[in-house]
Amino acid sequence: MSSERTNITDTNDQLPETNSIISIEHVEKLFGRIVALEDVNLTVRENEILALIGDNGAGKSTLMNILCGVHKPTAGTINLRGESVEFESPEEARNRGIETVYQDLALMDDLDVATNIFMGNFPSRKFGPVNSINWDKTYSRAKNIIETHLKRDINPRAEVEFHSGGERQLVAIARALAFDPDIVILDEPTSALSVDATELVQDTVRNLQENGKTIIIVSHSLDEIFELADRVGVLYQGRIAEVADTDSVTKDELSSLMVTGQRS
Ligand SMILES: Nc1ncnc2c1ncn2[C@@H]1O[C@H](COP(=O)(O)OP(=O)(O)OP(=O)(O)O)[C@@H](O)[C@H]1O
Repeated sequence: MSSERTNITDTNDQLPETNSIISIEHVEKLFGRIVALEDVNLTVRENEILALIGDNGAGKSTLMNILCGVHKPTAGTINLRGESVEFESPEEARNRGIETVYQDLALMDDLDVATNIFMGNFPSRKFGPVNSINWDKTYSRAKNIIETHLKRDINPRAEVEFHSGGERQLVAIARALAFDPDIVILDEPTSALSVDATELVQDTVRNLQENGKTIIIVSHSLDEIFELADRVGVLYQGRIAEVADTDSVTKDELSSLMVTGQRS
């Protein structure tokens, strides 16, 4: 599971990565004496769905949190469209087009969908020296995001508490989309959902890809990975064990990579 091994097993790494949107190079993250990530090298391609998987403690959240500005790497480089970036905060990642939908959706149940989508980010209107929320724009923009990306009949004026688990996940995704990101990171987007709700969320993820977004999914579900992802990166004890096209790896091989760091 060295970085050399990653290059051997990712067949497409032989090709020049002309369509890379994020390139992670030799990233290390220490928490005191704990090595959470070690020499992580990974390319995210523009407009792909890349899954990140790994056993508990493998380093998925740490890598995700580095990409979205929560953690700073101890060493190594993150390149965004070829430019080295160092995010001091999630706001800086956001300003560079990276949004994250966390597992804890942090929705406010007794507020309506549009208010949840634009909380902290409301369209405003100026009355003389005073800035106030432009509610007409808030609802029309929410409707636009729902129609364009979610393609579901979700009423922007309905309170969130009246929505199903799948729809609530969609509202959280819509909140990320309100910042018009290029890259959306989804943390276990279907882990607590029923089969129907999972399909709903997976349809939305495909819509996002069709609409040009690049998507990184942190997931424990191998079914979901084969259903959705173009490629999968497996973390094992803080290192990338392998990056593979999902049509060139089996479930058993992914399970083995997660547990032992090797295909078999
Ligand atoms: N803030 C922190 N302080 C100290 N150690 C941490 C911190 N965050 C993560 N770690 C450690 O870093 C390692 C990687 O953790 P991380 O949460 O990234 O793994 P993970 O793959 O997301 O695991 P899980 O699937 O259980 O969420 C673990 O050993 C974890 O205990």
